[in-house]
Amino acid sequence: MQERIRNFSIIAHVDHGKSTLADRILQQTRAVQAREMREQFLDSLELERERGITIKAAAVRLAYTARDGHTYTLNLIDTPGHVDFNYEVSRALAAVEGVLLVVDATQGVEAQTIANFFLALEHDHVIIPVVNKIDLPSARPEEVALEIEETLGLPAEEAIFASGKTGEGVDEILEAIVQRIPPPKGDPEAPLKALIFDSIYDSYQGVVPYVRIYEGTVKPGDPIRIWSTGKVYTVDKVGVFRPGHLEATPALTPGEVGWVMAGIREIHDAQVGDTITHHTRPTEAPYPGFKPAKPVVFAGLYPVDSQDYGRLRDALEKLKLNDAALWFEPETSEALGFGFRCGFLGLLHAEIVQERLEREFDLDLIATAPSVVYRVVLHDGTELEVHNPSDLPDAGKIREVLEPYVRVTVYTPEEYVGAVMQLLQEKRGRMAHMNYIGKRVELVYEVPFAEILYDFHDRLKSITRGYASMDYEQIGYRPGELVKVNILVNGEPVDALAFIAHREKAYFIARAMVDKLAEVIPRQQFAVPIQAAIGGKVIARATVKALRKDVLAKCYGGDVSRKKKLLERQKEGKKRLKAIGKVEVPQEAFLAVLSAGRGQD
Ligand SMILES: Nc1nc2c(ncn2[C@@H]2O[C@H](COP(=O)(O)OP(=O)(O)OP(=O)(O)O)[C@@H](O)[C@H]2O)c(=O)[nH]1
Repeated sequence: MQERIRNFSIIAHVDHGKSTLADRILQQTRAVQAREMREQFLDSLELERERGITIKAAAVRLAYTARDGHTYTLNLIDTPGHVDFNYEVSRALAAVEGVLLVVDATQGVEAQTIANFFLALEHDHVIIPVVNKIDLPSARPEEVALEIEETLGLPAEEAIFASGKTGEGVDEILEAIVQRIPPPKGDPEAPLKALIFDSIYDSYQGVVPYVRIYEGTVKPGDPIRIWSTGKVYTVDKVGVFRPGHLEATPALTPGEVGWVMAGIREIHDAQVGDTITHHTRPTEAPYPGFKPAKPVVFAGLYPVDSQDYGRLRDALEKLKLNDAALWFEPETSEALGFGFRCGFLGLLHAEIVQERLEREFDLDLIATAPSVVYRVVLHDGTELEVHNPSDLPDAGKIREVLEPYVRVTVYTPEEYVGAVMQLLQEKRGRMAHMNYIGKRVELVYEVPFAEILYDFHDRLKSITRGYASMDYEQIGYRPGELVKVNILVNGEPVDALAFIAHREKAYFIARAMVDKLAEVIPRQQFAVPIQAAIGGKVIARATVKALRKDVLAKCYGGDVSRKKKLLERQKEGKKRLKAIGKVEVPQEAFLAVLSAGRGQD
């Protein structure tokens, strides 16, 4: 019964205790459930075994008997925590009518508390403030409740004090969910309108979209259509979420949160934010605001062993089934051979993908420095998008280069404001505004995205001893004084090392890179100049001195076996070298330079 359904999410800043509290809520409601669902429990275990589905806790359905004596169905929908996935947070929030806003009683309001609060507000959700971790000796719940009132305008008396650790306050939270969050609306007879808020991939069933039903009813046998792709499928099974497993049900009706199995093979046909409707009787308009996720950070991924190219391609294809935002296309580098240009939602996403490729597919990879997407306007009026620094046309042809900007919000204790402002300025940021909220300060800056890509978060944490937090959103493109820097080894440009930087910073980055390269490139038979150049102009240089003499220098002719060993080792080293012109550069050089060189400024 719709009246007795409550759909909610938990939102919080990282580490404020979202998962712990969710676990506690599951625990507290399990008693009622175990009795009630015995039979289906067995069914669905079978279903799980049959299908081999890995169930991630994206959503779970709970039964809660409230103080009014009625039993309510509570659907808890999980939201991803990191800004890279903000888009998905927003879609997940579209599936609920209310949220618990969890704030750590020792930390207070932080940047992502605010960012998530605004996402919930956009959906007109009921927001229940929860001050968490009150068991800690340093907890200051009253103060934090007032801070929430001051910053977000949620009355302090509405805040619930709780501890995910001890379970204190959890009953009160469950009551508040039932009393304050409205039941969902929607007509079961209307044309189907179901929002996809998440999905999983299973090798038997394909893509299983997780949906929230707004209008209409969906059941096995129904022909359904995915709004944005127009593809049509027949529903095999539908059901709901139970802690730890999927449970088949006869149908899903308005307000319900569940899953649909329809043999969808491509993740692109079930993207978060898209709408599912009936093929024969479609809804008039989809759930608004669907835009496919768009990568904003690009990097080259190359196998260390060129034999692995095919395996890398297969691995990327498999991952993409699971990750609609991942983009890739083949790319060739003179220095690194055959690989792929890959697009990501952010640095964290890039790291996750690389790690999954290495771990789950047992690949050794070299990643080139991540780069944002630049827009280039040529003198003849042509506009280009540049995903790879080495593709930037000659300076002579370029009228203007534009780079993406983000609005960065930093939330910091007062005493670090000076240091944070200095960091933001160094990152070419311009202040948009600044707010004092109690002893905390909110700083909003507009900063080139490329500047916060590398070490910004680490440096922010270190200058504020971990107390500041940040969030950012894309705000479009602006022209910048940007130049391409080529790195030349023995006079030959190495495409995989080229980078784009602000004119004023180009020298410092180039200097660091050239020095680093001189350190890691082994000595050759001849001296090797390493240069950084903008166009024809060399801006930094270093030299790798000539070898031979040096390697054997310490052996004064006497010890033949030692000499042999040294020469042997030298030969061994060569196996993993890439020849660049006449110079052999070890793979490690690319790794070392690309990971370390760009961070410095
Ligand atoms: N003392 C105390 N510690 C808590 C409480 N809730 C969570 N913690 C601890 O705080 C840390 C973060 O808790 P999580 O539940 O993982 O926080 P989260 O918000 O889900 O974090 P992410 O999943 O990283 O976003 C963990 O070390 C928990 O053990 C609480 O009520 N009291």
